[in-house]
Amino acid sequence: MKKTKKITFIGAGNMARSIIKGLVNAGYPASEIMACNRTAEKLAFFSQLGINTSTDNDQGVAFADVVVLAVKPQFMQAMCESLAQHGKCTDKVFVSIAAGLTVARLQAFLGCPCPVIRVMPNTPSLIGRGVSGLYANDDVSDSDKTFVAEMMNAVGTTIWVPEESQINGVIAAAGSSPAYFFLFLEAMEQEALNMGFDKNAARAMVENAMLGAAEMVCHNSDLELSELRAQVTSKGGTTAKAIEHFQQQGLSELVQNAMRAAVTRAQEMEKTF
Ligand SMILES: NC(=O)C1=CN([C@@H]2O[C@H](COP(=O)(O)OP(=O)(O)OC[C@H]3O[C@@H](n4cnc5c(N)ncnc54)[C@H](OP(=O)(O)O)[C@@H]3O)[C@@H](O)[C@H]2O)C=CC1
Ligand SMILES: O=C(O)[C@@H]1CCC=N1
Repeated sequence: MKKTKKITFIGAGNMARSIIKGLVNAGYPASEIMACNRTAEKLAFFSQLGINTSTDNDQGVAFADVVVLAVKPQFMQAMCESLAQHGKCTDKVFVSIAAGLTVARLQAFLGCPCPVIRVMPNTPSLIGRGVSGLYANDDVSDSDKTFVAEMMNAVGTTIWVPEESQINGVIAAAGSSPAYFFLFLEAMEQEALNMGFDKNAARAMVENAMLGAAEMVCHNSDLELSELRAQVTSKGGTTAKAIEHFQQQGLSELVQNAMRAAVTRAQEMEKTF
């Protein structure tokens, strides 16, 4: 990154861990990062990375130029209101990675019109292969937008969305979607075990088939996904039978409904938290 700033993550759970480890691996100075968590146990991992840690969120805010709000949505209001009570928020830029909490709501929790950028990341940020959707309203300066985009580019790819509601689409397509692929692989691994392969062989087959397929997709961005599929699918062969089965069972509709359910849940969360 061209310029570093002090970044504090409040909530040192799965997603903060993925982004922080990705940043440190990408060469972001550990001394410029702090992780805060209400319980000390989760901070041990972060101390090993050489970053600053604290169980005191106010200390984290005092340290930072940029504060990443990384607690679960249901804990966000109490956490932000506690920060606001101590009155140290007005000169900070906030980044929220929470699903289902709008900028307006976060500003109300923080009790000030401070700049808030919404980032919807995913856990592959841990290995520099994340994808994040970003949204900022007109309260955010171009230099703050650039910094936050660079921060997330250090751990993967970024996509700006012009409308805040589109963050919910990013959740369905990217934030939640690593879990869809893991679920699919779990089912494949289980069936390989049912066929009599041992655990190592079953895992090796699904893992390498997935990795090879993902790399084929990445290395052939000029080819439609359906063309890559066609290259595997011999007429009258085994793949054709398996694909026919997926299609007859309504795989496309199932995926569509699952992604829509994720969006609907994000919309419900906007009304709940
Ligand atoms: N996991 C994912 O793939 C993604 C998650 N997100 C978003 O990221 C956010 C975090 O999710 P995730 O990392 O999975 O959740 P986790 O539960 O793993 O992490 C949240 C952390 O916040 C801590 N915490 C809760 N309240 C406070 C508080 N008041 N002060 C300090 N720390 C606190 C918790 O501590 P303790 O457990 O000790 O109570 C926990 O370690 C959510 O808003 C989610 O919507 C977005 C995209 C992807
Ligand atoms: O499941 C969730 O609500 C969060 C948001 C995207 C991934 N995990």
